[in-house]
Amino acid sequence: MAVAASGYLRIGATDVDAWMEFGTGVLGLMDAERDDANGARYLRMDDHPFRMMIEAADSDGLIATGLEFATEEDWQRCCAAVANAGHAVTPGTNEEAKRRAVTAFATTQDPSGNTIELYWGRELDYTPLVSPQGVPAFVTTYQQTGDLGFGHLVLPAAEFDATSDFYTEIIGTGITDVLYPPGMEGAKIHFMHANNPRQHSVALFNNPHPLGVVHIMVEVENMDEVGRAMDRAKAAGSHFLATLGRHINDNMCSVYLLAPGGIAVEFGCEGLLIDPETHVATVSTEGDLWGHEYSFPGLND
Ligand SMILES: Cc1ccc(O)c(O)c1CC[C@@H]1C(=O)CC[C@]2(C)C(=O)CC[C@@H]12
Ligand SMILES: [Fe+2]
Repeated sequence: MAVAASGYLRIGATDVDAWMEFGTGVLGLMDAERDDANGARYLRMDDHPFRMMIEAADSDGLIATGLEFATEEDWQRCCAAVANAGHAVTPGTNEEAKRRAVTAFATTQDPSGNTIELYWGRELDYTPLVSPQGVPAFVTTYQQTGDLGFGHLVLPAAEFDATSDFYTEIIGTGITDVLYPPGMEGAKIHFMHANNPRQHSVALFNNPHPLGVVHIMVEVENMDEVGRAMDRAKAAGSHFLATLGRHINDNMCSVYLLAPGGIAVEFGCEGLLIDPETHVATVSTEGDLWGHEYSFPGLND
């Protein structure tokens, strides 16, 4: 019944080529080389045909998040529950489903206006993943077979309580932990897990964001791969939004970069796995064990 994973991202870019250059050259993602009638480009991380779809747009930002369901029945039940709660649910056409390499999907918006695409039945890509930067693998599975999703994302949620209820009561996420970030009066983050062991797949931050997403996160297998990405980012002139650091709740050792257009990308390793069936929610008053010193472009540099 509960959502299985955060499956894919649709990213709008004013400069698609620059985003692809960042995705392949800095993050080390594979150009999926999928044809698209609208000229979108696709990035692969694993056996999913793509995890990010980069679409030409008039403004930069997140267009939609694809949330994956384990079975057609789970998917149908969730779509019905979203509609019953009074939210508009728009079924995707066959052509639109093909573009996403899913069997079926439906689009809706959470109470803060974030667009989500509920889907099931992904067609996998059997050709080996070959990272253009020699990244051996991205962490998207556990015990060889289980899907952990692409990584995680933090969505802006100005309508915080209604949005949190929407995900926990209708979409089927569970709250892993609640954070009151120190030094940020009134700020609150709900870290939520899907029905897989990733500590959080979706988080909600109680502030609006002009790009429709606070950050996205991709995970690699070890610290050397984070370090190699940092070297590539430095060489490419990427902005480092935060220095290297380790989060307390999910143990992620990561750095934050700004992609062309401004979306923050967390690149990390050693993320904690939990048991989604038995996890007991906790409250955190600190975000970082060490590091993660922020530097917003134009403010402190
Ligand atoms: C605190 C934390 C734990 C695990 C994570 O994967 C993670 O990204 C974070 C940081 C979340 C959060 C953010 O994304 C935007 C800027 C925020 C609000 C801060 O300024 C402190 C916490 C930060
Ligand atoms: Fe994060």
